[in-house]
Amino acid sequence: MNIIRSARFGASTLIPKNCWSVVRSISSTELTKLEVNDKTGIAVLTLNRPPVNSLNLELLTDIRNSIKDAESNKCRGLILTSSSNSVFSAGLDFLEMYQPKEERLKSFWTALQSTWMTLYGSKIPTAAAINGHAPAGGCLLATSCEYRVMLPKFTIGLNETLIGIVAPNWFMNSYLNVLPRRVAELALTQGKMFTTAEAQQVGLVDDVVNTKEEAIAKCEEFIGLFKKINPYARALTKQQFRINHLQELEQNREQDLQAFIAAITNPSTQAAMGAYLENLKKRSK
Ligand SMILES: CC/C=C\C/C=C\C/C=C\C/C=C/C(=O)SCCNC(=O)CCNC(=O)[C@H](O)C(C)(C)COP(=O)(O)OP(=O)(O)OC[C@H]1O[C@@H](n2cnc3c(N)ncnc32)[C@H](O)[C@@H]1OP(=O)(O)O
Repeated sequence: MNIIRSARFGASTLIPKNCWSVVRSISSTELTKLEVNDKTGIAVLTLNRPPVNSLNLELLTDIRNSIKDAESNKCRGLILTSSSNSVFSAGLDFLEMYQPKEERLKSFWTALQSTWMTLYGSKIPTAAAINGHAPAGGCLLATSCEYRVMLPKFTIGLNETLIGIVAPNWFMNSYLNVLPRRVAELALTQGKMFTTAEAQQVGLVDDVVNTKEEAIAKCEEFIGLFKKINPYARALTKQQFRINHLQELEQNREQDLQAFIAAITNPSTQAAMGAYLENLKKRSK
């Protein structure tokens, strides 16, 4: 019998393969669902933190655990998507950064660093089915993947300067891994949110389709490109492209954390964030 061991079902829990329907849950929490298609071996990770999948400590931890689960279950690829019809992810949860408690702020940023390193450096092929808006941290998740497909009439981009904050180096590096330098610099300095059509034009997304199902199918098609490629050779090649960015953060994690804490707790950043949040709340009424 072909057995899969699921880390989050406990080390001793064995799940018999072929006794399940084609799509099988590997692990799920209140905030994430990780399912694998037994026929293709491709896993789909659905973010499920209504209303907008804002990335708090718990969601980030679950995302990282899910990526690791997909890897340890030897999935052939991983697709990120959202359970919302209109938001892929609203980025970092402002409630983690506005009037924060220092210990929680540290854990939050450390979890974000770890999640990014796990996703950006994953050995398996990764793709994002962007079925809604993807500002800031939402865009970071998408650009950390190897392929992006997006639904029409949404927006994506690193809008940090609009909030009065600065995107860290590794956010910029993920952008630069996808966009030409000139486009990235202009977009970052303006805090530009690209429409789906604009994002496709500059290469921020690779394809545009009309439904989430089509988006997942496109991601599967992308991951299918590696069917005949040696996974070890593929993973090492990907690593060589990304290792400098990963090492830069790995070697400066503490410094990055301290810079984040100093920037976020600065009274002028707090004031800018407070005003932005106020505006967001007014808009949503
Ligand atoms: C080394 C480092 C050194 C220095 C660096 C320093 C700082 C840099 C740190 C971090 C970088 C930051 C990264 C980020 O990701 S910041 C987050 C940026 N996100 C946004 O700007 C998105 C804001 N949201 C929206 O634009 C819209 O909500 C959205 C288009 C996503 C969806 O619109 P929709 O109309 O569908 O929903 P809303 O009615 O607007 O929202 C519903 C509800 O959700 C709340 N909300 C929205 N976004 C967030 C969020 N990111 N965090 C928390 N809460 C959020 C919104 O206020 C509404 O709440 P309520 O009014 O209570 O219903």
